Amino acid sequence: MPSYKLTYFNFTGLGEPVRFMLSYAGIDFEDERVSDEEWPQYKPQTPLEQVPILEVDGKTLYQSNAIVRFLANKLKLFGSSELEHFEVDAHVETIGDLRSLLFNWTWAETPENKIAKEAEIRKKAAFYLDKLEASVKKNGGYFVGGKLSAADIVFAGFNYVFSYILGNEFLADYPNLKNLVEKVNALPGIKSHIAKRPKTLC
Ligand SMILES: N[C@@H](CCC(=O)N[C@@H](CS)C(=O)NCC(=O)O)C(=O)O
Repeated sequence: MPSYKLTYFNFTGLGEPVRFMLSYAGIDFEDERVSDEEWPQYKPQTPLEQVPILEVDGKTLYQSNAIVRFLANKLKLFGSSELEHFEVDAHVETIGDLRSLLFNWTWAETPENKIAKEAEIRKKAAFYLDKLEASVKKNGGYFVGGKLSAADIVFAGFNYVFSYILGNEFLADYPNLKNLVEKVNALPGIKSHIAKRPKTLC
């Protein structure tokens, strides 16, 4: 059995989709959470001076979406055909675009710009959420092919931090996405991860 160690900060963020995928599969992993004080020493030791990184038997994987794809391949979470594989990938990228939009707004803007840009950001976020909602509606309760894929797990993995940014009710107008998150969060491995993960703000 390979050993897995995920390193990220002590919040859900970009680490959580990876934590969700490992938990879904029942893979035991060390959940290393680097503090702000430890980070300057840790940073130069990582391939791109960023986290998350996933060490698998000592080999360091980096770039969160590439890690998600690595696990999706291993766990057969890429649909049932080449075209479904593409669809899963495209959805992971779309969720990633939404994630970049929201993270950049929340953590890379000055407080004044944050306020000034709020309406524009919410409109852009709604564009992505509308598209994602339509996919789940069309595809039998999942993003692709009427069955669980990496895209579903990634979206559910971001739900906590998206709720922090957009507000707890951000899925109120998206019943299919809400239902999808509830379904993924109720999968046994993910449910127990959520129950035991450290309580963090985002
Ligand atoms: N494209 C990278 C982005 C990683 C990233 O932005 N990580 C942030 C945390 S969310 C980080 O390590 N920040 C600390 C730093 O850059 O010093 C990925 O998806 O893994």
